[in-house]
Amino acid sequence: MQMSAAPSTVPPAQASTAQASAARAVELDRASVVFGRGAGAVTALAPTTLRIGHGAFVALVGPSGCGKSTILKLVSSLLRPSDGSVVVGGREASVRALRIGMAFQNPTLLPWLTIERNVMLPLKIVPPFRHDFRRERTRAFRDRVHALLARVGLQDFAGHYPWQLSGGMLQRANLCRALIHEPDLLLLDEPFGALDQFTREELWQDLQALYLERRPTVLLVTHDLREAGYLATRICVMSPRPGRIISDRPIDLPQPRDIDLIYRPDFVEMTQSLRELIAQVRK
Ligand SMILES: Nc1ncnc2c1ncn2[C@@H]1O[C@H](COP(=O)(O)OP(=O)(O)OP(=O)(O)O)[C@@H](O)[C@H]1O
Repeated sequence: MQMSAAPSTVPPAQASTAQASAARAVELDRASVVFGRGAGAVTALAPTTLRIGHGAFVALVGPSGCGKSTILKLVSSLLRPSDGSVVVGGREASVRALRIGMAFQNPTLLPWLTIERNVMLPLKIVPPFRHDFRRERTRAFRDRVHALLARVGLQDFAGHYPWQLSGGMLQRANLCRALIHEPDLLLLDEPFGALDQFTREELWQDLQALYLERRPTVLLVTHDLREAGYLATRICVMSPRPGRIISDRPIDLPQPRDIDLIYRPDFVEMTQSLRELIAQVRK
C-alpha cells in the first residue's frame, strides 16, 4: 500500500493549483463570498482557487464555519461569488452544464411519497429524462429505480414511506435519489453525519461502489477524516476566519478500497496528521 507523504501546507494563493487538469469539472478562480456589508460583513470564503478534474473525488474538511458548505453552494449555484468566478463543466455555475446530484445530512425525502416515488423524482424533473417521463415511459424508470435500490439493499422497501425506514435506510434512499439521474457531479454535505459508525461504514462502501461504477465528479463535505481518507482521491483542508484552503493533497491508494484500510497504521497516521493540522487552525 502506498500512502502519500504528510499533507503539504501551502500558501493560499497556490493552495488549489495542485491538480491542474485540461478537462475540469469544477473551477473556482479567486472566488470569494462575503455576507453583509460594512462593520457587520462576514467573509465566509476568502479568494479561493480550486480546480477539480472530471471523475475526481474531492473531500473538503476543516473546522466548523470554515466555508466548506459555502463552496458547495457556489458550485451548485445556490450562491453567487461576491468576487471571482465559479465555472462548472466549462460554463458559469448558474448555466448548469453538468447534471448535478445532491445529498445532505438530513434526508429530504417527501413524506407523502413512497421510497420508489421519492427516488424517481429527479427523472421527472431533470432533462433529458423528464421528456421520456412525460411520454409515460415510466416502466423502464421504475426498473431503474428498483435496480438502484437493490444495490443498496432496499429492494424490499420500494413501496414503504420514509417514516417506515431507519435513519441508515433513509440515507441510502437519499443517495439513490442523488444518483438515479446519473449525475456528472455529485455534491454531498455530511451525508452520513447522523449515522452510527457501523451504518456509516456500510454506506461508505455503497458509495464507493456506486462512484467506481460511473465515476462522477464528487465533492464531499465531511467532518469525518476516516470517511474522507477512505473515499476521496484528494483531500482539501480548510481553515476559518476567513475560510480558505490551506492544504490540498492526493490520496494515492488504489480503488476499490477495503474497509479494513481505515484501521491500518499508515492510514491512521495519515488521518492523525490531518487532525493535527485542523486542530492547529481551530485555535
Ligand atoms: N447566510 C449567511 N449570512 C451570514 N453569514 C453566513 C451565512 N452563511 C454562512 N455564514 C458564515 O460563513 C462562514 C462559513 O459558513 P459555512 O456554512 O460554509 O461553514 P462550514 O465549514 O460548512 O461549517 P460547518 O462545518 O459547521 O457546517 C461561517 O462563519 C458562517 O457563520
